[in-house]
Amino acid sequence: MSNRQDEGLSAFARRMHASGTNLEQHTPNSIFSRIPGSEIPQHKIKHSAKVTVVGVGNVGMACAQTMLSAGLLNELALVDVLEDRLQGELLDLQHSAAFLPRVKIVADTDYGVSADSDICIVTAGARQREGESRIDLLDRNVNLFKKIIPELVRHSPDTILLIVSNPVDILAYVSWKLSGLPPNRVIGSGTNLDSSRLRSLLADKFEVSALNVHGYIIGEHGDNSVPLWSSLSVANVPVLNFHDKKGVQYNKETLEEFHKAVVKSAYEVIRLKGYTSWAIGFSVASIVKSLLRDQMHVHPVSVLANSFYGIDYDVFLSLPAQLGSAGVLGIANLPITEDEAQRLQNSAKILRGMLDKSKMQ
Ligand SMILES: NC(=O)C1=CN([C@@H]2O[C@H](COP(=O)(O)OP(=O)(O)OC[C@H]3O[C@@H](n4cnc5c(N)ncnc54)[C@H](O)[C@@H]3O)[C@@H](O)[C@H]2O)C=CC1
Ligand SMILES: CC(=O)C(=O)O
Repeated sequence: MSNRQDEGLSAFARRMHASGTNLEQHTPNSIFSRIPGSEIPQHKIKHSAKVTVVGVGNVGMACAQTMLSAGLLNELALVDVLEDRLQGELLDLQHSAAFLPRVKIVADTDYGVSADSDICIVTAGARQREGESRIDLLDRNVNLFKKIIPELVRHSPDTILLIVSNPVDILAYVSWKLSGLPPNRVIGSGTNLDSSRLRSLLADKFEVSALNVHGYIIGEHGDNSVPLWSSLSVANVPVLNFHDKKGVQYNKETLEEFHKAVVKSAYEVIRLKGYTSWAIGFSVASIVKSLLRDQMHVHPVSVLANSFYGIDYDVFLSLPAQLGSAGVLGIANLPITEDEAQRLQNSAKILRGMLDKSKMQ
């Protein structure tokens, strides 16, 4: 090994050590590590897929519409407690049949309709009113989940649960506990959306496609999320400490303004239109595509984080996770700075504190 490589590895080891990460599990030549307690992945591309969406409100229907437009499904089941709303949405979607590949769409208040789903997406429950935080929804939505999750798993024991309702990280943890499923099959949509918001802002700034902005926001979805400036790049050019032609330096302070804008953006959309829907619909469809098509694509999504990045207790938060037909295939061992590790620890502690308060041990 050359001195240069040696130096690189030592720097990596120092950073991982600083973040409290177990180096035996996270060696530099293993890019991904499995979540302890996960199933051994069986890879299969699902050409005949059934997905259930629970909650046919703004978010549920945006998810349904985006997945149908992307041609990802053979069968879509909708579940809600509001019978008329459910039937109205069912008919409205069925009327799009002439414009879509053939898809069976069914809807009922009874969970029997969800039987044998490959993925169950939960968007049911209260949403933020103007001025409310995501955490304010906790008690209302935990109570709904106590009914919803056991019903879904009873009818689809082999399913993957994809949680979207807020507070998403806490509800993903609650769903894992209520379902009894292995951790690879419970995912929260997490910061896949926050990361897209950041990438779209930087894409505008640098006049480039957001597809060429590479970077993650991890941790809690929303207020205490953690931007990873150290690995952010545009077309593989590192952004941290980049000087543009106008003399603007993208140091931590200037980049933090982008993160503040990301955190504010959901509140801003809610203030303007009452709820957010389109971006989360696309975010969910991108996750569903990676799962059903066994794409092994990496998404920052909410997963059981115990044993990663120095976190040594049960909590769900977003980490860069490789997704395939078995759900979460592995977590990327991304080198992060001490400052980023510290922020992630804070995010984890806040979420764990909420779980302790909500008595969901
Ligand atoms: N994770 C994320 O990035 C995002 C999460 N959200 C969250 O998604 C959730 C849904 O938001 P919206 O669709 O705007 O709300 P909404 O009020 O439009 O829809 C909620 C739906 O859930 C249904 N519902 C309520 N209790 C139910 C139960 N026990 N079983 C089945 N269905 C039930 C309601 O009848 C309603 O149709 C909220 O918690 C919101 O905060 C919203 C945007 C982004
Ligand atoms: C509501 C919400 O969680 C979001 O749009 O980020």
